[in-house]
Amino acid sequence: MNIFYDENMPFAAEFFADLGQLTAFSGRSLSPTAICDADVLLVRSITKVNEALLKENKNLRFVGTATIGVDHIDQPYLSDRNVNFHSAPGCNAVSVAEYVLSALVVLAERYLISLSSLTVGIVGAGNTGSRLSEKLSALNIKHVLCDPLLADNPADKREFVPLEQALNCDVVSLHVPLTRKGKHATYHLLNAERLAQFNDNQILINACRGEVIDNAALLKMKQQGHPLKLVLDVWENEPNILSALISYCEITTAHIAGYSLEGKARGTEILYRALCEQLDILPNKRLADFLPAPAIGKVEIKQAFDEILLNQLVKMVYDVRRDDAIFRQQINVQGFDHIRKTYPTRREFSSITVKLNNGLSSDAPHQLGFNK
Ligand SMILES: NC(=O)c1ccc[n+]([C@@H]2O[C@H](COP(=O)([O-])OP(=O)(O)OC[C@H]3O[C@@H](n4cnc5c(N)ncnc54)[C@H](O)[C@@H]3O)[C@@H](O)[C@H]2O)c1
Ligand SMILES: O=C(O)[C@H](O)[C@H](O)COP(=O)(O)O
Repeated sequence: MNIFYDENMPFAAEFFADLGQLTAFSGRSLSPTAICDADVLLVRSITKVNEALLKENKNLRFVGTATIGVDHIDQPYLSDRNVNFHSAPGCNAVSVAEYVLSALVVLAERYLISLSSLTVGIVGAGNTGSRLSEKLSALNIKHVLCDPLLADNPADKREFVPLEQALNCDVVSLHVPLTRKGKHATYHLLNAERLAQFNDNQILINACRGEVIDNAALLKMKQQGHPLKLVLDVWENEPNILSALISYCEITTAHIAGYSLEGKARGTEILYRALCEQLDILPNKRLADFLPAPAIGKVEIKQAFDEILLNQLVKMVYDVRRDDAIFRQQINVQGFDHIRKTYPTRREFSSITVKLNNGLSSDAPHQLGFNK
């Protein structure tokens, strides 16, 4: 069995070696002839999987994307060809939530804002939005959820607000898939008209898909002097982004919100399990067998919690300013894809054990995701 996989899938060789002949490829430049004899194709979001890519291939049985987003996959085409398709729902949702939290901590310190004074509007309450909601709850940060599709689902008991209410919050964080059709299509969900409603003190965070915000309209608004604070991880038309926007961003990164080692590697593991199931093989490998020990393994807390201490904990694991600095320094030299390919290791809160030796029963660090 010929298994072709994106070179940016951590532990792919370790997971898949026993299942077939492995070939790694560079996701942006994959050609139809390169994969003409693939039985299994494992991609990430930069590879568009459609008729144009697969026209030379007659053998394909399985396509997997080690990502949450699926807007790069022509699923009806795969289904017409009877090729099984799997994505990796939720794989890097914790990583996205930790990115947003780190951005909030950094901005709160930069502008002397207390996080507990803010209300966050989470637009899209699936995996990434829900993980963010849990972490905000752990820090007692007020937030509302907007998700008209889940609001219509009687099984989901959470309270939802209309979009306009979420967009009015001090912080607006976007967590929707990119969709172009239907009543709740998200392409340019934030168009010029909605952007114009933002007030001077708001923070807008986009760590879902660039096309959810009309980037040209956003640039125009910033060029006209709107003080909206921007955190942009994703861009329209990656990797050829609207670079004039960069200088208007408080925090800006190269689509790496989901790039914790655990988040990326969970995507590989989910596809490994899905392929094993298709092949009727019992999976015998687990991600825990491959993850290295983190640089910092254990922390002991010896004083009562306050916002400063919790913010320190967040930044100790992941300070988004590192990725912002790399982006600003390298975007015009090495380019968008290079920054992503050479992403330095980042671990999730769960890689660190936090021991409480402060006489308090408060469990905030563990609710935030740190290991007990
Ligand atoms: N920046 C990154 O590194 C990164 C990482 C992971 C995911 N993503 C992107 O984030 C998206 C969301 O991820 P997820 O795991 O939360 O997906 P998910 O499918 O679990 O949840 C998405 C939610 O958005 C809701 N939704 C759809 N249209 C909406 C609309 N118009 N208004 C409000 N809500 C709407 C859906 O009902 C769903 O509950 C992914 O599709 C992917 O494109 C980006
Ligand atoms: O949809 C996702 O899971 C994320 O956007 C993911 O982090 C994208 O990473 P890529 O596949 O482009 O490496």
